Amino acid sequence: MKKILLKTEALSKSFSSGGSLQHVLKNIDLELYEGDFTVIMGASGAGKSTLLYALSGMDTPTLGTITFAEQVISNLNQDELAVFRRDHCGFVFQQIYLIDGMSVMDNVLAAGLLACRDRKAVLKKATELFAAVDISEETQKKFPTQISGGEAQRSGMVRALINSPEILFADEPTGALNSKTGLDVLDTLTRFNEMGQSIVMVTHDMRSARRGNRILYLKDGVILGECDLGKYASHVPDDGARQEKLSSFLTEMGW
Ligand SMILES: Nc1ncnc2c1ncn2[C@@H]1O[C@H](COP(=O)(O)OP(=O)(O)OP(=O)(O)O)[C@@H](O)[C@H]1O
Repeated sequence: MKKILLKTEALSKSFSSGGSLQHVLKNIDLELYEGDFTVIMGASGAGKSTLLYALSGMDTPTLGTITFAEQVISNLNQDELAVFRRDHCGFVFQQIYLIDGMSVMDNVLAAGLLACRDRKAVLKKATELFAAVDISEETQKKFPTQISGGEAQRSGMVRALINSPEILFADEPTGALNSKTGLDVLDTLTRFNEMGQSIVMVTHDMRSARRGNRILYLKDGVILGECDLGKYASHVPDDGARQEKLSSFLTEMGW
């Protein structure tokens, strides 16, 4: 049986704008499992990023409970949430936000040293992760403005994983990349997932979504349906069946 990593009960999020309340997430009951590559899809404005932010402790719900590995996180204050995120979560966004004044390696070390004082151990982990995402030593010494978008995104992934997070949250990680570099990033995510990394990713992109094993479809703030695609196997050529299953699920959802 799969282990539950994250659980929401009656999760709701509302925003007030112009004097009225907008109910963006409505009573969501959801369980996310260890080792899964969960994908959240849905039309623009459905609440995907809002859900991702709530699940990852970047924002707090209006109502409801979020439990991460037995710890209720929905009632933590901002300082406690910052510690929770640092210790348990990694983030990859469309925009990469590496610090320009530091080398790529120093960006990663700085994130690692926030959580661990053992510089040698952080350096060893960073070196392993850079090798796994195919970023050379030469590139590690460069500054963020001197590397390509794909290299920056893969370096961002190293930074996201330096503290061995239980969950990697990704919000449109290939959104700003061209087709080839986007594919490299998806291959990297797939490889990490094959090594056991739990991933939750928001995307509009079918090619990205196909990498997930569990696809959730959000509509108007509720989970309308889900599809079990099975694990993507990087060593098996895609025969189109996966694509067909995802397409017919999305059609059924009204995408
Ligand atoms: N901080 C905020 N304040 C007010 N309204 C917000 C806030 N964040 C999100 N919203 C609103 O919540 C709704 C859902 O936004 P969200 O970004 O979660 O959607 P999404 O499904 O990720 O959309 P997209 O695919 O376009 O990124 C939108 O109508 C948005 O305007």
